[in-house]
Amino acid sequence: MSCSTPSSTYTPPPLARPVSPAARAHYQARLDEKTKPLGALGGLETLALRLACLIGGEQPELQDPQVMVFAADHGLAAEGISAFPQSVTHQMLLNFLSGGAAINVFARQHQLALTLVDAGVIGDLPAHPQLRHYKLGQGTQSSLHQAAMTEADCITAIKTGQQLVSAMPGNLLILGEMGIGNTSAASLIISRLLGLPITEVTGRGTGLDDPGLARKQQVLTQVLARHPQVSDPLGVLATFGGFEIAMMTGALLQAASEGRVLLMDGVIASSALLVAEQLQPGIKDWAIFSHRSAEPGHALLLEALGAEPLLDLGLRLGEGTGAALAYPLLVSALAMLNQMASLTEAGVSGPAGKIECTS
Ligand SMILES: Cc1cc2ncn([C@H]3O[C@H](COP(=O)(O)O)[C@@H](O)[C@H]3O)c2cc1C
Ligand SMILES: O=C(O)c1cccnc1
Repeated sequence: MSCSTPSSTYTPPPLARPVSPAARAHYQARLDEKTKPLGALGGLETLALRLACLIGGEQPELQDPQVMVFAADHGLAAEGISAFPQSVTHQMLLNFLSGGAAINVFARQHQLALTLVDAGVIGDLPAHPQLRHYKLGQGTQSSLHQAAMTEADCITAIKTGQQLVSAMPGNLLILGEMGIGNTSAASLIISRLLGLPITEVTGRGTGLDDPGLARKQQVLTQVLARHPQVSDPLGVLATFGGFEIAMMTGALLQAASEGRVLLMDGVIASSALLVAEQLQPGIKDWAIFSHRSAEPGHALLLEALGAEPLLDLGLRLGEGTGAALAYPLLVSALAMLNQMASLTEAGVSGPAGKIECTS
């Protein structure tokens, strides 16, 4: 039997406050005065307004953006729920350290600092300036048989994620992950916390075929039946999660408490945000959703949070790649707010031919 204790055993840090309604109205007025028809930059204007309200100041800027990729192995991988073997987690960590993975490429392209965190990868990893070791074990237990981790380890992982972020500079955080089997962990968390059928939430992950998907759905159905009583966010995270998801939960909570913008990636990082939202309601207001993943659970999660993502490219990779791809849109949104001339400054007529007075 897995046991669940209430979430009161962990107290999340308080959320930072976004700017006042008056400051929001000021940014909106600035956007409306730019040399363009009202609202003509569409979603980019919404993005600029949201970013300005989170960052604040006369010239809201992104500073020292950080990508942190949390990696861990999953006991559930032994149950045949991924198209790839568990050893790929370790192999991909070596690839990250060599600079050859997709997130390395996009992080380099956009000058995003990249930190890798070994949260519980099976096997040793060499010392490397980009790598932090915070192994709480060689992967989790299989949640088909017992809780993935103890609640004590889960809380340690959350707090480790908090400490890691608090030592980082910058006002924007992108979280990525690597861990074979972690779309299963994310699907279980989303299904239980949102009360959605596991069959609707579960997808092909790294590319399961139809029989593989049917097996994954069958295994995950059995996992949920094995732990029928767990419903509080901490219990759900400990029972079904992974060390990387628990550390990401802490990282998000810390970042939002420090007033950093959370630029969210796909289904796995978002499952950590869902846990964080149930631990600290309102954290989602600090989140900007980069894209809608091909994993069906992500669309359902976004819908439940009332979130509209920036991109929909059918991405299904993780590592923080979707967020890194969306990052230039955030840069453009703030450049527009900070640098674009107003109608008055440029001497351009406003709507209905009204001449803007420059004197
Ligand atoms: C080569 C390779 C690189 C990856 N980078 C991220 N993932 C992604 O796929 C995994 C989750 O999918 P599943 O639950 O089906 O195992 C995670 O490691 C995720 O980050 C990768 C997967 C593979 C195979
Ligand atoms: O949405 C994601 O983050 C995702 C989807 C499939 C595999 N890995 C990650």
